[in-house]
Amino acid sequence: MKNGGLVVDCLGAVGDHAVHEEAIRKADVLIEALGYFRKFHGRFTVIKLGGSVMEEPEALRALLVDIVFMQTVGMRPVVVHGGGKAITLAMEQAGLQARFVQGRRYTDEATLGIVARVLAEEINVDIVRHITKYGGRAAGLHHKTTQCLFGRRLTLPDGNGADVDLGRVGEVTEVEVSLIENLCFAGVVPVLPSLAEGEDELLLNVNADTAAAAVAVALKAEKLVFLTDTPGILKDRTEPQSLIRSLTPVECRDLIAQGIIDKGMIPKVEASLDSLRDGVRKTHIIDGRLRHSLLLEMYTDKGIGTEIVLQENANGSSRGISARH
Ligand SMILES: Nc1ncnc2c1ncn2[C@@H]1O[C@H](COP(=O)(O)OP(=O)(O)O)[C@@H](O)[C@H]1O
Ligand SMILES: CC(=O)N[C@@H](CCC(=O)OP(=O)(O)O)C(=O)O
Repeated sequence: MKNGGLVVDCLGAVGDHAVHEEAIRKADVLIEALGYFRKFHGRFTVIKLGGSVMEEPEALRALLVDIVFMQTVGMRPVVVHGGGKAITLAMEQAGLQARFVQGRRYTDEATLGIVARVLAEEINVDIVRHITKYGGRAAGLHHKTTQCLFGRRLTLPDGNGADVDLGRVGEVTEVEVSLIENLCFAGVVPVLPSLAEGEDELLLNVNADTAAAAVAVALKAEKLVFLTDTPGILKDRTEPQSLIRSLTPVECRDLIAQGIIDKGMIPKVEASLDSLRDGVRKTHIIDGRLRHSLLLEMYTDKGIGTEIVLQENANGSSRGISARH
């Protein structure tokens, strides 16, 4: 075919039987995708980028190209990112040993300085720069620009009735929704690191899965998508073929109780369940290392990762995340 364009491929195939079938298949895919674009046009999709995906520059590049595409066709993507691996590396370089308490990084003052620098001044700047490079527009939203996530210190019980000391670890209680929405309306992709401003106006280190869920709830997002380094939720972690395509909250809790959903997958699933309870329509856990995984999961019927959906419509209680307008 003379021209690589999909529509041109489809039209150019008329009369050429050798390529006709392939062109019809491509046209079917295009039409299916257009149906999804129309359905979700103008709705917010929150995309959580995990540190494991961002470790792979080629995968990150392809993902950001997909995000630019989504923004171009009016899907309103909002990016929330972590960067756990890069933070641990930076701590090691500074002679600090990372310590995790119930899955959260113990965050003293020195650690917080590194977390803030790595997330806001390195990873966030890099994501924004790349989106711009691939033809999109993006704005980094954090304490060095405009802070949009506000929160309080997270308290977790230690099993003896006392609170675990996590240092400056927080949870998001308030999201500056108007600015995020207005940027989306203007065709700009908001990019937020998982840092919140506490009641004392100092920063808090927030787990990026829970930060993404808080943003999705506040925006009343259609979808919350976690991009990570596994095909989705697997029945057997050593066996990619054991991918579970669709789960309900009851099934998720069962898999957590059985230890099948474990470690870094637990905060993703818990954040999914919280956001579904609070009005997000669907969450997805997908492999960010696969080219176009984002588009394939969201805009095809079969998808390629795991989706988590409520069996019934969400009408549950609020987590108390309020939207600032
Ligand atoms: N049932 C499961 N299916 C797939 N991955 C799982 C499962 N249970 C635990 N995991 C682990 O969760 C990890 C993803 O979480 P994490 O490393 O925190 O990613 P990210 O940096 O993207 O947030 C996977 O690499 C895998 O080791
Ligand atoms: C409190 C807490 O643990 N915060 C996380 C924030 C980054 C994060 O969650 O990054 P990933 O998405 O790559 O895991 C941390 O310091 O690692």
